[in-house]
Amino acid sequence: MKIALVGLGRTGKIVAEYLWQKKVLNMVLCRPESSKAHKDLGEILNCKDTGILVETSDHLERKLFQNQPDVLIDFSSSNFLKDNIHALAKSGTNVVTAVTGYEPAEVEKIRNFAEKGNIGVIMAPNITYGVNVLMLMAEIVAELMSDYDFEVLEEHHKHKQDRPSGTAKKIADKIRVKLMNNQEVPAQAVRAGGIIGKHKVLVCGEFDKIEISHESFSRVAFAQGAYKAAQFITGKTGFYEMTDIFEQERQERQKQVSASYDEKHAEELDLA
Ligand SMILES: NC(=O)C1=CN([C@@H]2O[C@H](COP(=O)(O)OP(=O)(O)OC[C@H]3O[C@@H](n4cnc5c(N)ncnc54)[C@H](OP(=O)(O)O)[C@@H]3O)[C@@H](O)[C@H]2O)C=CC1
Ligand SMILES: O=C(O)C1=N[C@H](C(=O)O)C[C@H](O)C1
Repeated sequence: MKIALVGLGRTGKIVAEYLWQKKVLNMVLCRPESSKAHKDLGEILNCKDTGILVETSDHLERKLFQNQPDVLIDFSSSNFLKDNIHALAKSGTNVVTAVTGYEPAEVEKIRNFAEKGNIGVIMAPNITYGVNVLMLMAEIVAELMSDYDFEVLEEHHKHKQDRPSGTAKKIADKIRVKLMNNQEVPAQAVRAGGIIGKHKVLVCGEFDKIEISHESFSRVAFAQGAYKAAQFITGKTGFYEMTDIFEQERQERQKQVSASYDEKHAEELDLA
């Protein structure tokens, strides 16, 4: 698999290093006016030369045709996909966007374009596997304890632009849908120091409470999630979210279980 990456900020740099080590990174993009343009990626990551020159995101269609990545991972800003989704579709490059802060209308445009079969997009404001498991747990609790008070609390570093986080908004929405009264779930944000990413769902009754929490203590967690998402979206068209990966993995697990059952059964027949 060949992967392109856009965005070389706090998270993008860690993702670039991770993909480079996996030997799947073949293209890195920055804004046309960026000081990172035309430098070797190694210079940006403070390591030896990689042979990958950071390219600017203008004339993207031509550059994608030259490099032929299967998937582009986006850790830049919401402007990038808005401006470039047609170039990506024309060159047959699918997208993993981890970016947060899209307007609901922008999300709908991207969803419609992908659902028409133009491109495969996985939109993941919540790219870690663990935080997606937290979401499933929160949905179960919301179904069972609709009369409790639900709050989503998140903490991130002081440079993070959006609040509450894309993940917190998504968790709150998933809980709301499962609640009997469909009530909005409040989401509160803390921005302080270098916190990488914490999310907690507080479920509080008069006499007891449940807390479900997840913490990313290294941005490598985002890199691992993005790589998993890139593997999932390769060769697909349509619009997906991270939880769609669970269904695919469940089917694979089931296949493995029945294959090992068949193998064991055949051995038993041989012995008989
Ligand atoms: N889904 C998830 O789990 C996660 C999501 N994120 C999201 O990823 C995004 C980036 O986060 P973070 O790394 O902290 O942010 P930073 O501000 O540190 O980095 C953003 C990078 O993207 C570049 N960039 C911005 N716009 C464009 C564009 N149009 N074309 C090309 N490059 C562009 C910036 O370039 P320049 O420096 O030149 O401005 C910068 O290098 C945010 O939306 C954040 O919420 C982050 C972590 C996890
Ligand atoms: O900007 C970040 O850093 C993060 N953003 C994501 C979000 O907004 O949901 C989540 C992640 O914990 C880090």
